[in-house]
Amino acid sequence: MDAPDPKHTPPISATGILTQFGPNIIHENLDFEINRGEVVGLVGGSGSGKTVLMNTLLGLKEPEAGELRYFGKRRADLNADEEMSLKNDMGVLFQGGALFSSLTVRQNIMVPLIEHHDMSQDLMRELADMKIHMVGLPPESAILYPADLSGGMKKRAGLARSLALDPQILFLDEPTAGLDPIGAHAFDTLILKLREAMDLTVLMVTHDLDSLYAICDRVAVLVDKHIAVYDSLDVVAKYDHPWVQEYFGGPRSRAAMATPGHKKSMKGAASMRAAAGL
Ligand SMILES: Nc1ncnc2c1ncn2[C@@H]1O[C@H](COP(=O)(O)OP(=O)(O)OP(=O)(O)O)[C@@H](O)[C@H]1O
Repeated sequence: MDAPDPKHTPPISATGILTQFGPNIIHENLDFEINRGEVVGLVGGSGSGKTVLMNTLLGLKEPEAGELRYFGKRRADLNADEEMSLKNDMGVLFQGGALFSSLTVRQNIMVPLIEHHDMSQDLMRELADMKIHMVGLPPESAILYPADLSGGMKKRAGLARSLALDPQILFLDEPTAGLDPIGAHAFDTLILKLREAMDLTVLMVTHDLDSLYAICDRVAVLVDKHIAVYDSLDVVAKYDHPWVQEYFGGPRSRAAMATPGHKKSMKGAASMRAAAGL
């Protein structure tokens, strides 16, 4: 039998997932899949289990039941080398950037390189500086400490670190939280640019309606312990569930939909990319 074409094998596929903390069930019979090259938004009420799902997909939390597949392979069947390679293939930007305060931006980005590669300090510095450039930080920021950075710069530095190992899948937990609208829009644009440049698949947990409208190909809604609807935003927004209707039918959603960056009004991501000069 021919090996599955990696281009058409979902980087992540989860079936029948059950996660719980003691008696507290967070996900039950949860199915989720993300296609290569997609930017997917994951939304749901506070405490619905978005971060726990992200951690489960990252391998940080073991599900109590269900199957996780990465690029077609069952996680449970991976050997140690494949498990390590999978870890390197997944970059994550946690809320707040999670930078080491005692290290400079460059040193922060070098941390994963030191952990996973046997290369000279000079080469690591060079790679770190390339990532600094890719995320749109000025070269001088390499020697700054996190305390010296603005909120937006911290996010970019965290993003640069999450890209240090050239992952195939990028997880973003509330990437635009705490940014002003201009900074948030610039960050969204950057994600699209990086998706193109690095052939990334992106899963973004977010409450930011503007980001959903601007850059997500599909949106997954986590309610009642599972993914209740997973489709284009236009379809999801019409889904008949009280939380979905409250979230997408509110004034903030209508305002986001009316902004010029809204994908629908720009006829898709290609137009968005063209408009952003990418
Ligand atoms: N380590 C843990 N031990 C016990 N319960 C946990 C743990 N981590 C998360 N939970 C519980 O899991 C549930 C889902 O939490 P999670 O952080 O995934 O929600 P969320 O959807 O990301 O919420 P928010 O949007 O507010 O960040 C919550 O009830 C939380 O208390």
